[in-house]
Amino acid sequence: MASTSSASLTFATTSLRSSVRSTTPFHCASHRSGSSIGFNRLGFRGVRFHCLKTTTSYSMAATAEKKKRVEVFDTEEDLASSLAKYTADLSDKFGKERGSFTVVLSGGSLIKSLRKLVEPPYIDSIEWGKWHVFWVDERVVPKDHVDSNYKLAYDGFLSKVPILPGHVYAINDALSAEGAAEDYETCLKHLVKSNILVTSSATGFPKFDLMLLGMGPDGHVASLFPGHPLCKENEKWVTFIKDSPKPPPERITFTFPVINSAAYNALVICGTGKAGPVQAALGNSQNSDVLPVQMVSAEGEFTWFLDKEAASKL
Ligand SMILES: O=C(O)[C@H](O)[C@@H](O)[C@H](O)[C@H](O)COP(=O)(O)O
Repeated sequence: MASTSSASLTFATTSLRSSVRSTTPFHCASHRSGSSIGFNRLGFRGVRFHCLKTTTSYSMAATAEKKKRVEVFDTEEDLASSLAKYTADLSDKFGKERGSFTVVLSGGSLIKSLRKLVEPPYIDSIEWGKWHVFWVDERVVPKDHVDSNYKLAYDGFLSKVPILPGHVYAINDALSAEGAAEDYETCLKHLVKSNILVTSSATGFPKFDLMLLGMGPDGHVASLFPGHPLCKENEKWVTFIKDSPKPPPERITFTFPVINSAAYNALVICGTGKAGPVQAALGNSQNSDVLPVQMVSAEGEFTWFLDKEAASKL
């Protein structure tokens, strides 16, 4: 996807040498039963780069991985502008190609970084009716709980755009963590049958159009934490954790095969506190432990949106 900035200049890469409206959610359980619940590392070889006014873009040369880009922004504000355009462009592409756009959200600071989607021009230009919204992970708490990723997204984003209530796939918060994970996976399977979701011909796992991921300071993504056995899950689509090191402890999460089957994956990372794992994934780190963030890929295109603090160790 093209960068938004126009002024370009050469960038010295010595530090990068290393490697380079009523949005009530559709309740998954009610979907099946019909009952209405009412809620309703790159081994960079041959890195190509250019520095734009506010963005530094690195396009990876062809490797085993498909298209990977790393974009570094001077400010989070610039990042948010570019992320909005990126998302709107993909919404347009998939809306035209398939008549729908399946988007997966994370919790955390990502939602704030999506704020420009609810402003002109995107608020008016995006075909919100074609959006289907999912969560890559969710805390097993009531939907109105302060820790709920649904509530975070609803308050900061979904309540401000005309996404159809039936197209917002929240977890069933009446279930246990295990039950909610099973229920969410069943919901996804129904959506595959009804052709709203497609599956990857390469992996057989669901292939979401766009997955918007955050990353924790320990290098976790979704609710897949460093050293946790769930990182190796390769059969389930959705699983659960009861001992999350980041509170709250009980969560459900997409597994890596699902995350990595997405057509487009975007990792949105800001702040100095995250520079270490970013360096481990993109830079010249000696650490041999593989962090979850290093396990992310995409079937189509994988873009890193970094502010300059997050990229400060590259
Ligand atoms: O529910 C969650 O906890 C998230 O989905 C989690 O994976 C989050 O995206 C990262 O921890 C980054 O969060 P921050 O951007 O707030 O650091």
